[in-house]
Amino acid sequence: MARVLRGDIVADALCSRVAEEVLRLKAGGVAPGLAVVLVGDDPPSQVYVRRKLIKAREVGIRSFEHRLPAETGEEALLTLIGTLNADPLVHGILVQLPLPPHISAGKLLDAIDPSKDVDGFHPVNVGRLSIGNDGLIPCTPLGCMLLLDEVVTEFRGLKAVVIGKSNIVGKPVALLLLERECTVTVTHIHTRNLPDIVRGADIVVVAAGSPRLVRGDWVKPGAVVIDVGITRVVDDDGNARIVGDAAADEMDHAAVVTPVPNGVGPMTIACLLSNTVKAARRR
Ligand SMILES: Nc1nc(=O)c2c([nH]1)NC[C@@H]1CN(c3ccc(C(=O)N[C@@H](CCC(=O)O)C(=O)O)cc3)C=[N+]21
Repeated sequence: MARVLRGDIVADALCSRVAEEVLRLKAGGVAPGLAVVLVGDDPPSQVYVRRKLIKAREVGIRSFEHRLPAETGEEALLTLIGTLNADPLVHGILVQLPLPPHISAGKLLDAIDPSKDVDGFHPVNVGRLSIGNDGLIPCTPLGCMLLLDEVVTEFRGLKAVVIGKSNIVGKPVALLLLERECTVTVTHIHTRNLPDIVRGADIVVVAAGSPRLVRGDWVKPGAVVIDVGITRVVDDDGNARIVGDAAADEMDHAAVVTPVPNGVGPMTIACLLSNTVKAARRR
């Protein structure tokens, strides 16, 4: 049986360390603060934002919630970002994605002060990551690496295959693996012979948003599978649940797999809080 690497447990340990750091910062007169901007009423976004705020409170991070109607204009949002950039109580700014279609996410993310960009989506942080500098690193890719650190001792020379090329997960996680001197292959929906490419991998990171995309016979015995996929499905009994991108029941021969739920998702939130503390410490 593959070892099931529980992200929620690793995330709890990270949150405890973050909470200690918050206490240290507060003792030094700095109370870390996180602003969360949510535009519109996308149901999953409501769920994620609520979880982020609950966890922030648990570790002692002060949060500032800005819920705005879907029809809010770009100008108003840019003004809000400007206010948060200038607010000394705010160390981290998160604009929940996706945004309503009339708002340019690019323009908004560009407006965030890179030193407060706890999502790591600003071009300055993307650039820092690509040259291996010490910027703020996107939360989900960082969470994937912390999970890998639990089970991989030597990355150098390992073959890593990333499935998905998004700016939020695929590209940054590929850069982080490359920084560890893995041999990295980035694949996506148009990649030919995807199963054959995955069969060569020691590490598979799948962030395609396609349930059961990665089948058991794609995975080499002893490989580590990090499942970033989250898809909401309703099963035959009418119960809603979330499923990952890997066919979990076919992974017995893998060394390690991360579950969905309770895998990468909770790590994303823990890394957001860790990035907030990092941003506060640097002030
Ligand atoms: N600016 C921005 N930053 C983000 O980091 C961001 C975002 N926008 N938009 C949406 C995605 C998605 N995301 C998740 C966070 C936690 C879970 C999580 O905790 N998942 C639980 C289950 C949650 C459930 O039941 O739906 C789990 O996997 O166990 C999942 C997904 C952050 N995102």
